[in-house]
Amino acid sequence: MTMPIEPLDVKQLWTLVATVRERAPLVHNITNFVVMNNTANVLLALGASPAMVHSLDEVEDFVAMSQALVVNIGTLDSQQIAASKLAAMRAGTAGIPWILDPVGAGATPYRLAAARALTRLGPSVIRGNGSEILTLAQHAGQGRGVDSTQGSETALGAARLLAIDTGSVVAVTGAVDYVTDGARVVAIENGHPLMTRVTGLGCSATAVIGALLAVTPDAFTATTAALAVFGVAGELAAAQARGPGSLQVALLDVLYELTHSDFAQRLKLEKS
Ligand SMILES: Nc1ncnc2c1ncn2[C@@H]1O[C@H](COP(=O)(O)OP(=O)(O)O)[C@@H](O)[C@H]1O
Ligand SMILES: Cc1ncsc1CCOP(=O)(O)O
Ligand SMILES: [Mg+2]
Repeated sequence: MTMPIEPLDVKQLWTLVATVRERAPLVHNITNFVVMNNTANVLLALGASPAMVHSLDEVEDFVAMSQALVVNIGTLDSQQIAASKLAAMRAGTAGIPWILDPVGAGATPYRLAAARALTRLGPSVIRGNGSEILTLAQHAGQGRGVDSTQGSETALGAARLLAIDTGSVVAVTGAVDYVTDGARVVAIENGHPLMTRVTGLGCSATAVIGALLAVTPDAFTATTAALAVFGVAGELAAAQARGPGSLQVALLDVLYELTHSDFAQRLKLEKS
């Protein structure tokens, strides 16, 4: 049974966003060359402090002084995958939360293998679009006798299966954004179709989740708050945009100036 979110819950989510603005957490990003600038500016507009650091020679030292790590395989190569694994393992031993964005998982055997290897390093959260999450779910549990064909026909079913298999919170975005830990499910119906016409908004959603992970140990609530604020901001930005160009710019301004009342008025979230 789904229930609309209570005003108290909305306040809890907004309080986390306000905490990002207060603390300006350092968010270490190992991400793709296409979206590096976009996602850094999205994090700055939200109130976080981004750092795009991917050298094998410094990722372990850098992640150790960060409050969260974002790993995004959009433009992967062997160097970046090695650096991502090192940073993820160091984050794990240091108790630093990290999120994986498995961009294009399944497009090539190389990319799928990299994404799967990273899911096995214990991300707090995995965020992808429907096809990426469906692909990873189809390979979930292989070798452990888990029948991954059950329940992975839909994006939400796949997200649930992947969450159970990895122990991570899984977010699958699209017309409706779902967040699940394998048991609980939250659905967020904000955003705008125009967002798919700007490269890097999925990667930006992942980066925003990273910023929220930096301010609470509760990965499920952090992911919910992040996709809620990003979806509301995307919707408001699309309402004032002429097209993808002005949407991309408007999104930064909206993230920067969003208020609790804007957020509470616009948020369309159900939990079950
Ligand atoms: N049809 C849609 N309606 C509203 N929002 C959407 C739609 N498609 C994508 N979005 C939003 O755009 C952002 C990018 O999501 P998505 O396109 O799923 O990721 P990716 O860019 O990684 O493929 C997310 O915040 C998502 O909520
Ligand atoms: C176009 C492109 N190519 C490799 S990574 C990338 C950006 C993908 O960004 P998003 O997943 O947010 O759409
Ligand atoms: Mg993506």
